[in-house]
Amino acid sequence: MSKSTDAINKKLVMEATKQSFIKLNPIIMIKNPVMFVVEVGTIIVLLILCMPSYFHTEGAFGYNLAVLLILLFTILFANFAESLAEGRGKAQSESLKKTKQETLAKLMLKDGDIKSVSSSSLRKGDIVLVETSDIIPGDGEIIDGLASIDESAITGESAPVIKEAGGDFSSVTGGTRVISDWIKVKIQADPGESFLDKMIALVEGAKRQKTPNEIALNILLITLTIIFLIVVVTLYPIAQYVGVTLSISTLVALLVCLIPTTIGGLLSAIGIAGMDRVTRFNVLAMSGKAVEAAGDINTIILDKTGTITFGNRMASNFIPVENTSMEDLAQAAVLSSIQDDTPEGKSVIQLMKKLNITPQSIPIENASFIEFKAETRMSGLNLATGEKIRKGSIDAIKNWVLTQGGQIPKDLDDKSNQIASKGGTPLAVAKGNQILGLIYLKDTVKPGMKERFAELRKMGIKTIMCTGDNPITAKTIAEEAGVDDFIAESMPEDKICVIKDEQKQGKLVAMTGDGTNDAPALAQADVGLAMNSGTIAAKEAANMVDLDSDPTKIIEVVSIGKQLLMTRGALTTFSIANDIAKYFAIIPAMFTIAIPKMEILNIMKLTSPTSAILSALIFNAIIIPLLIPLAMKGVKYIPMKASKLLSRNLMIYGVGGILVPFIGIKVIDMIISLIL
Ligand SMILES: Nc1ncnc2c1ncn2[C@@H]1O[C@H](COP(=O)(O)OP(=O)(O)OP(=O)(O)O)[C@@H](O)[C@H]1O
Ligand SMILES: [K+]
Ligand SMILES: [Mg+2]
Repeated sequence: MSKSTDAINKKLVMEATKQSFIKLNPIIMIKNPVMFVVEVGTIIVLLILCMPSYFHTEGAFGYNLAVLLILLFTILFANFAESLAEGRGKAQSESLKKTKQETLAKLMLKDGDIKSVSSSSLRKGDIVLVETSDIIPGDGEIIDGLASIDESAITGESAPVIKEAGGDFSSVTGGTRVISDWIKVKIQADPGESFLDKMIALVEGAKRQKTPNEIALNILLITLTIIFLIVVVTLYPIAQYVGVTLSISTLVALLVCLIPTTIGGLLSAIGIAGMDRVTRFNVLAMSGKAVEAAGDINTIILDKTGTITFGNRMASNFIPVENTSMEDLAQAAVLSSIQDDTPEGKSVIQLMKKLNITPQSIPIENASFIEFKAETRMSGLNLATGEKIRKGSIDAIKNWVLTQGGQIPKDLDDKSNQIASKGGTPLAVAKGNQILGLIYLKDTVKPGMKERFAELRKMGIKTIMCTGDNPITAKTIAEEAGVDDFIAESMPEDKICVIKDEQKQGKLVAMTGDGTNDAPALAQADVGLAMNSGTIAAKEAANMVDLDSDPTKIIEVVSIGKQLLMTRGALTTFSIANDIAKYFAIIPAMFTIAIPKMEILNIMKLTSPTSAILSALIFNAIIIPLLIPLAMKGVKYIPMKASKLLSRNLMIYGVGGILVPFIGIKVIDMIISLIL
């Protein structure tokens, strides 16, 4: 560990220590009912200590003082765990705040002039010019231009990314820097609502709400606390009946030992640390609920382009059909792409330049342009002469031509299937009722997909690829990437239907996507993971954003979610199993003097009743700081089926939870008897 991290850690620990005392405030304490009960017990013991004559405890000053101190430390340890977890988040937000500096923005006025304004005065809808070495003043969408952008301030990734207007790669984040060329950006967030603002609020845990799982567990813990409270209170008259007068301090000690203080003290630290782990993986989770849901995911839906593949579908060839000439096809393809802002459209123009084709001079002033839509799967234009040109998916263009009374060229299917079976996307080009040929859009599967999807399978999670592309391309890519299932030619609403169907079967569904057409599905899914490279709409609909735009990051998120749930489960099991040892330590100590028959329960053979009770109480306190590292780091998750995992953890934390305190209490008892 370097000196600077040492210094940071020292600062963290000091701050957390301070916070541990501040959190003693009962108003803060009551949010954690288990520890609140400990605090009330502590106050009672304090009263007894201060007024010994009133409670007739003159002879037990030392014992009561010991109980008081151990109880106080129990609460402080729990507070420390929570403060430490919160502190780590705050340290992270400090570095983010440095990114969020005030910058000058070049605001573009209506008359075309440029005015220099402060980035904090920008509003939704403003248009700014960002040039080489400028910092992008706010979140937005590129409406013109192309630039390479250094996003390392946000993603930590040093390689610059190319962003351009149109398509799924047009969103930019405030605080990142343009390193070459220029762009015009339409601002999409008002001050205080930017990505960075959300990220800061998030890691600070300012808006942390208890998750459904946490609430359920809290109810269990409160119920257990109430049950033990009743047990301990009714023990007093029962003991009196058999001739034993139990001191109030001893009853408080017994109560604190029996209620689930271990998990009660560590619960919120576990939750905060879980969110923290997700952020460390460069994923922004908008809620703890999403992280938890990720731990229970059964099915993952992924879109193809830009998620499984790199998504820069580039036109790589024009392939004429039947008697059409290459020249005619290329001219029509180019015409249909002049105003097509999508990466696919732009790549057609680039291909034309590469092939040295000079575009025909056709007057397009009065033409109307047909923008690409995921629903129609076509784009193109209607010329003033009445001529219509379209390019689009094979299916869509076939229908379009048929409705105009056209024929389907005989070699179309063969040629398009050839492209599709290589994993490419064939686009058909048509003029009027005649199909002229194909554009071959090439795309590549991101590396390592097969291994990653195999890992998901081991976790018992099913992967389904949903794409707007044709069945043959879909099948090829699905096989290459190794997904379990695929759905081709799916419309945005089809993606929602797939998710809803799975959810109806009681499954939890995750969805990763990047496009505007993925947004509704991202919102419908229990876990929606948007790619940071994707559109603003996708990012807003999702409840997580992956800053590295790696769809398989969902694996890490799922692992962290599982880890979070497992850590909670393991420590709850451990905490409750502990009671058995504490019971055998304290109950014989309370009763054997009056009831010799109780001796059979005295299996731990502790030195004296006083030492037994103090040892149990000390063990109960120090187990909290001892488990802080586990709470923070999380129980290790090894991909395996849920049922196997459960029995494994029950073995470790259940049996361990019974055995560890027997040994711990015995050792503490031996140390105490040495001291006394
Ligand atoms: N610019 C374009 N002009 C005409 N047709 C296009 C254009 N871009 C894509 N298409 C066609 O529309 C289909 C659907 O494209 P879209 O990008 O909406 O797919 P998607 O639903 O996002 O699928 P994916 O899961 O692959 O991202 C493509 O398979 C292609 O055939
Ligand atoms: K306890
Ligand atoms: Mg897409």
